[in-house]
Amino acid sequence: MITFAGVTKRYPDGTVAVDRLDLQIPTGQITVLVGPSGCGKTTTLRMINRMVDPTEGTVAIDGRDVRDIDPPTLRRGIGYVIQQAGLFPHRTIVDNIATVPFLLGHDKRKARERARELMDRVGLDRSLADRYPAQLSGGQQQRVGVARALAADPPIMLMDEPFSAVDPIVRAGLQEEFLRLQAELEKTIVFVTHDIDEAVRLGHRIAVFAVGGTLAQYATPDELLSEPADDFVRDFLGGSRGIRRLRFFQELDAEEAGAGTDEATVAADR
Ligand SMILES: Nc1ncnc2c1ncn2[C@@H]1O[C@H](COP(=O)(O)OP(=O)(O)OP(=O)(O)O)[C@@H](O)[C@H]1O
Repeated sequence: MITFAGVTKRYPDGTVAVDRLDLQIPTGQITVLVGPSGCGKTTTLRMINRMVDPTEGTVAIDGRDVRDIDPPTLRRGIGYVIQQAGLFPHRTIVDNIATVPFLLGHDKRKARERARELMDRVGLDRSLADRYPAQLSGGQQQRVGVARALAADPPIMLMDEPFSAVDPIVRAGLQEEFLRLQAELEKTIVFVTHDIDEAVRLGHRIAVFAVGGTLAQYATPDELLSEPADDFVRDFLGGSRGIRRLRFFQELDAEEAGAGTDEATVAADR
């Protein structure tokens, strides 16, 4: 469990990015932070791995204040994936994925073998292993970013708009594989997006932030869609809330019916 207790972040110029945040992020699930631009999502995420320290309040992982853990040790247990993948341009794909094991002084041959296994996991063909990032598509680069974050097998993954730089079709594919992978790995994932559809699709729980860094609502997708806490959340969910809700329940029904089989898909379409 990651716990924010009374957390405020005020930047030196006086901007209050996060305002008195109380939030409990459960272990082994996907928690999505969503909200309009500038509402403090990235700042909140970065307070978990101490890229940003709070001005007030406490961030704790399993009851331990992150300020009591030195940043390199803390970050070894926390994978971090960002929008543009952030790959090293002059390293091959396999070496990009093996970056952290190399840094930790692991055997190079073994680290590369594990990197190749991770390529399988995230749906990257092994024939791409010796290419350089610029020789990959945007969607493939994002997969490399996810594989690299997984390489140290961290229990926690922070993901900041990891799929937003790719087109909608590639994005849907990445989301699907991400859900499949997470069902297998059960990491504690904190995922930032400004896209409410992505939040509803991926989140076990969703934290909706409002401008000014306040938490407007923290709920399951079902609760959020059926009972928005206030007008801000209702507006943010948009006029198509009814349609989203319907689609959400259709997806749930399909899962329960054993989605993936042709029969279930046909049934869900009816
Ligand atoms: N280093 C900084 N110094 C001053 N203000 C900052 C700094 N970093 C962020 N901010 C401000 O803090 C507020 C929250 O920023 P943050 O990046 O956390 O928001 P966000 O919700 O992730 O936004 P976006 O969706 O646009 O990425 C914004 O008003 C931003 O301008």
